[in-house]
Amino acid sequence: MQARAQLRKKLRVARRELSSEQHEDAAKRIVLQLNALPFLNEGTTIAGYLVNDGEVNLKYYINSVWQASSKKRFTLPVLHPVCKGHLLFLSYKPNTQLIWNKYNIEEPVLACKNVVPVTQCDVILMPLVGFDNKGNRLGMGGGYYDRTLSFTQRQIGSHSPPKKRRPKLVGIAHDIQEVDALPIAPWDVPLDAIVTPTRTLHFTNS
Ligand SMILES: Nc1nc2c(c(=O)[nH]1)N(C=O)[C@@H](CNc1ccc(C(=O)N[C@@H](CCC(=O)O)C(=O)O)cc1)CN2
Ligand SMILES: Nc1ncnc2c1ncn2[C@@H]1O[C@H](COP(=O)(O)OP(=O)(O)OP(=O)(O)O)[C@@H](O)[C@H]1O
Repeated sequence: MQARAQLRKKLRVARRELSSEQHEDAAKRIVLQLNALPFLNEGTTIAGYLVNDGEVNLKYYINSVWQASSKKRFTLPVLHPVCKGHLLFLSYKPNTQLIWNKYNIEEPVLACKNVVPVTQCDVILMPLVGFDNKGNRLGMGGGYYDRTLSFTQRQIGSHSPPKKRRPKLVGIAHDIQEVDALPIAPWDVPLDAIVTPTRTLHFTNS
């Protein structure tokens, strides 16, 4: 666990230290990578994030989604006000009012009418702190995505209820965030793909 915390610290520093040109370049290149993903073009509800702590900025991608099709909607994570450690997803439009959460990340002002159930998200773009080439990921350490998406894991066994819709999970990271291997925790939700400004890795998690 200590090793995980140390690695998280190191990788967070590394992504913050990329130059503003590198950040800008990453934000532009990620659009090309994402537009080449078939399931992202098919999906109508896409969850993303607003940039924090040197993450790949999705600003150009979000703009392209807004401009491309009125059928597509974009959603953002909001810290759940009651269910601690979980996320809600709220719709994000150009006129959405934003506030800073306790981590200094912008999120939509909470209004029930704007909540989009996570099962309605076709694709979730998740910010990564670290990743390996097997699709294991390291996040900020809050366990928010793991808890919120744990329903995707409980579908084994003949007596389980009918499958809830499972969003495709796509990790987004800078190339420098790749490490040789990451330990898997039992609660880790497997990713379907990892996208960097230069590469897309696909994984099979059926
Ligand atoms: N852009 C973005 N939005 C996101 C996430 C993310 O990783 N990136 N999250 C992904 O889960 C959720 C927020 N999770 C977070 C978990 C920990 C910290 C963080 O900075 N922790 C500090 C301690 C801060 C404190 O407790 O006051 C730290 O580790 O230094 C930030 C966000 C929801 N929104
Ligand atoms: N499904 C879950 N149920 C209960 N606790 C969980 C669950 N998933 C994760 N946690 C808790 O969250 C803590 C942080 O998990 P971890 O270090 O894997 O975070 P992370 O994957 O880096 O963060 P995030 O999911 O926010 O990106 C763990 O110590 C674990 O106890």
